[in-house]
Amino acid sequence: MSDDTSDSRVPVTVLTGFLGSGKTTLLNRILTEQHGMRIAVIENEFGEVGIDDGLVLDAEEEVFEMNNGCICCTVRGDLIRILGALLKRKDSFDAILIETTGLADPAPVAQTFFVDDTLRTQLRLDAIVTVVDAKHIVQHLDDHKPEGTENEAVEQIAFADRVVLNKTDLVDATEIEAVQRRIHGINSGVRILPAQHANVDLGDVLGVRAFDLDKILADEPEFLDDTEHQHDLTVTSVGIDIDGVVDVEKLNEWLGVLLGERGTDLFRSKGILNLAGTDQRYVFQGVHMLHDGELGAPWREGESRRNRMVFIGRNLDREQLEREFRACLEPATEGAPA
Ligand SMILES: Nc1nc2c(ncn2[C@@H]2O[C@H](COP(=O)(O)OP(=O)(O)OP(=O)(O)O)[C@@H](O)[C@H]2O)c(=O)[nH]1
Repeated sequence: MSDDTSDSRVPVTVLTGFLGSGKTTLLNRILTEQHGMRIAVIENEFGEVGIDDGLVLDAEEEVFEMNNGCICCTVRGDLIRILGALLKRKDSFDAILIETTGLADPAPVAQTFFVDDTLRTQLRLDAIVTVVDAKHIVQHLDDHKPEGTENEAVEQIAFADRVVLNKTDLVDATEIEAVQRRIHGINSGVRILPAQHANVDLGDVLGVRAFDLDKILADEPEFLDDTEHQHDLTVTSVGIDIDGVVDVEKLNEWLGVLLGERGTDLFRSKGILNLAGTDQRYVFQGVHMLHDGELGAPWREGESRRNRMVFIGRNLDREQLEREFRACLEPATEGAPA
């Protein structure tokens, strides 16, 4: 994590990777391990109900949430404003980390650091770090996208300076090799760091001076042009945010069936829930069919114990998901203030 002291620009790491690949897991490592750097974090989440604020571990670092749109398109202006505000007090941190949504194209985010004069002179894009889910990435790379839309999983690997090949515990050695070949087929020179629960050496991802604009321009001469890109609009999110007390048995039964039947199209599900009989939050995590839940941090004093749940995927039926979730609440608790 050594940095060239002759360059006083603040290093910026863009952390990207498809939905559920392990970005927040890596972010939590970065926020909790001793590395001597003070890092300001900007986090962008897909979907109308934010969950990640409850999943990022309490740390001394400041975390700025951007939940009202996608960082690579609609809220790029907000990103520039947040970065500008941060630069006014740049003595209070050593580096900036931006966690994108799982559906972001990292290219427009990277462009931000070259097209805006103030940012260009004060910030230095250190690396685009892409987290890859070794078990699920191939199906997303192979996904047939509607005409004119881009495959975000491919873009995220194409622009990566480092790939954290995460979740190697879920695949065997042959599959790992096949995924590595696939990654190198998209981005031949990229360094791949195999990992479980994103346990990479942080020195391999922070302060690495790996982003090389000249190399990108050689491959993509239009990189700095503000080209329009189109997301696959068939992938949407459904957010649920309601009071009530969850019956965990009903919840598990419902989610088991739902993810078992719809897990191909349901890319990501996550929630922070108010369970009966405990003062701890219940954290639910699902990536396709794999899911688990565990008790997390206690509810804060005076905090409203809302249930927040997000589903992201294709062909989601909001009305059905809401109705089935409500059926997991203990009778007469729905809508009751906690
Ligand atoms: N088995 C296994 N699970 C992992 C590993 N890394 C992360 N997970 C789990 O995968 C799920 C998603 O991890 P996150 O870190 O939230 O992924 P993310 O990329 O931030 O997800 P989004 O922000 O929703 O796109 C969580 O349940 C993690 O505990 C790993 O190496 N192996």
